[in-house]
Amino acid sequence: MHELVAVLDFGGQYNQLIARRIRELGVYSELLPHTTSAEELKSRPLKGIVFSGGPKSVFAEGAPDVDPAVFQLGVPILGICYGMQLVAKRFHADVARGAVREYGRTIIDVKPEARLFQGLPDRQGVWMSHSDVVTRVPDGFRLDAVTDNGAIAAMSNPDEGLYAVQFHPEVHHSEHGTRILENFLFQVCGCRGDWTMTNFIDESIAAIRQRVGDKRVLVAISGGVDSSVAAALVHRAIGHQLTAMFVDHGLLRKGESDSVMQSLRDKLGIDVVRVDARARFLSRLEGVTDPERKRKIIGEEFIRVFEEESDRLGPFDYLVQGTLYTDIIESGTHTAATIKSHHNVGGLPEDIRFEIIEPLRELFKDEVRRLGEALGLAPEIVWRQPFPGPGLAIRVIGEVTEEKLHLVRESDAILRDEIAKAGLEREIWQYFTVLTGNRTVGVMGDERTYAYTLAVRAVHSQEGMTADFARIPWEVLAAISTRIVNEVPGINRVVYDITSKPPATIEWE
Ligand SMILES: Nc1ncnc2c1ncn2[C@@H]1O[C@H](COP(=O)(O)OP(=O)(O)OP(=O)(O)O)[C@@H](O)[C@H]1O
Ligand SMILES: O=c1[nH]c(=O)c2[nH+]cn([C@@H]3O[C@H](COP(=O)(O)O)[C@@H](O)[C@H]3O)c2[nH]1
Ligand SMILES: NC(=O)CC[C@H](N)C(=O)O
Ligand SMILES: [Mg+2]
Repeated sequence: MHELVAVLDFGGQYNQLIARRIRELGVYSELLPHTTSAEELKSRPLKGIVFSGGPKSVFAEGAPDVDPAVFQLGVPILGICYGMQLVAKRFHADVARGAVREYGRTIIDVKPEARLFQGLPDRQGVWMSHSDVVTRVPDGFRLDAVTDNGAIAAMSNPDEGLYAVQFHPEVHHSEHGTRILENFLFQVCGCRGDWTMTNFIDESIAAIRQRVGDKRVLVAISGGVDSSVAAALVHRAIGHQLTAMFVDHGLLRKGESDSVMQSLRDKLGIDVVRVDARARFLSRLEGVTDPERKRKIIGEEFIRVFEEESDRLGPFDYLVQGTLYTDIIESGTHTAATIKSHHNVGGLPEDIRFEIIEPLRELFKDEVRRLGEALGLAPEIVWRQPFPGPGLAIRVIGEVTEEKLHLVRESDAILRDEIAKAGLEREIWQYFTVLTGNRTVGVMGDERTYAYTLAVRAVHSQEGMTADFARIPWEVLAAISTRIVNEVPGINRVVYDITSKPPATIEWE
């Protein structure tokens, strides 16, 4: 049996990421409900426990807590964000709503003797996302790090095996986050590191074969990374029992429908059925302005299309989707807040005729890319920038109309062209344009205009859970702006979105 570090889930956005980082470091980790009892934990080869972040305040009514006996298990505990606040509360320190809320990058100063930070610089950038603060270190604890605002960023009681950080070491943007987790696992918990990413491919193939038997399967394929990898995996498992289907919902980028068909044929070597569903998606979106409504309509419409096609070409018993963990957590779970309903998860209708298979549902985008490479997929597919299933519908703020889709489609084509010309395609994780609902006054050819403001969004990320805006050179931004306003009538102003995630998200809706 592999040694286990359990991550107790308090509903934070990054929880599965904690487990995944630990697995990457060679220690098996699972995300477990925060209600898991000390008894249950004791029955496993437990080496350590992590308390995750979470949306609640520890002092709020009904705030999630742990079985108090968990503190007596004799294994080290690391509290992250909400987890730190929980440790503080348990040991009677004060937790309060902070005067200054911290989201995004913060610099901390680390005390030299702090065990979690051994071998790391004493000033470092970390990623914060919290409103509450621990205002006093509990008795018996020591202060390990403070932020520039003077807030407690880390504390510990090594004699009791208790460690806590206010920031998120699991996210890529915390400079030495992985090393901090590594210190916890190997220095503090004394793990050996006996877990390797064993044959994810072989295990998945065996599981899919066993589940499906000789039934027929439909895979929803978009030309994107996730569904291509999912399709390739399932294709390896069951070959000709699989039919791939691409829906042209009229919300695709310029030229995308044809280029996807060609790339799937040439690069993936899978025959794909294309369904022209443009009219029905647009008519269902007519007059709809609320982002969540849009997402739910699109999620449902996808399923209805697949059901109708199943009558024509099937029947199919199973539907494969390239759902990732990110899609699931953002759509909301019993403890995690709903940030936005991804069309393939929170946007699904209740009555679905298929059983759903999601071979990638525990993975993150960069893991899927590695899997895609291991499966031998073409780099053009593996490294394609993500494109959301609801497509341009969530990049037109407010009601979706043909006219607005045209503006966002044309401006996006110019943006992509300029990014390619500047050689930034691989460097920037995702980039696109958003048609804001705003109209402003301009002057063009000495005439007054009253036209739309377009936003450019470009971010660096690793798996889409956190992101920072890309520092695109001014000249490139200038070329993008000039070309868009000159070449796309209806737009007279271009702005650049300079918010990170959190506090914003990548897409605007
Ligand atoms: N146009 C489409 N036709 C058929 N299925 C789709 C379409 N768009 C999305 N899907 C389904 O929804 C899932 C989620 O979409 P998502 O955009 O997250 O993944 P992807 O398109 O496969 O990859 P990427 O994130 O790289 O765009 C896809 O994996 C696919 O199963
Ligand atoms: O298939 C998808 N269906 C959706 O409903 C959806 N919403 C967001 N995204 C993509 O997910 C990543 C994170 O996006 P956000 O920061 O906007 O939540 C980004 O890469 C987004 O493009 C979606 N993908
Ligand atoms: N990310 C978190 O764990 C946040 C914890 C708590 N809800 C706060 O705002 O401080
Ligand atoms: Mg996509």
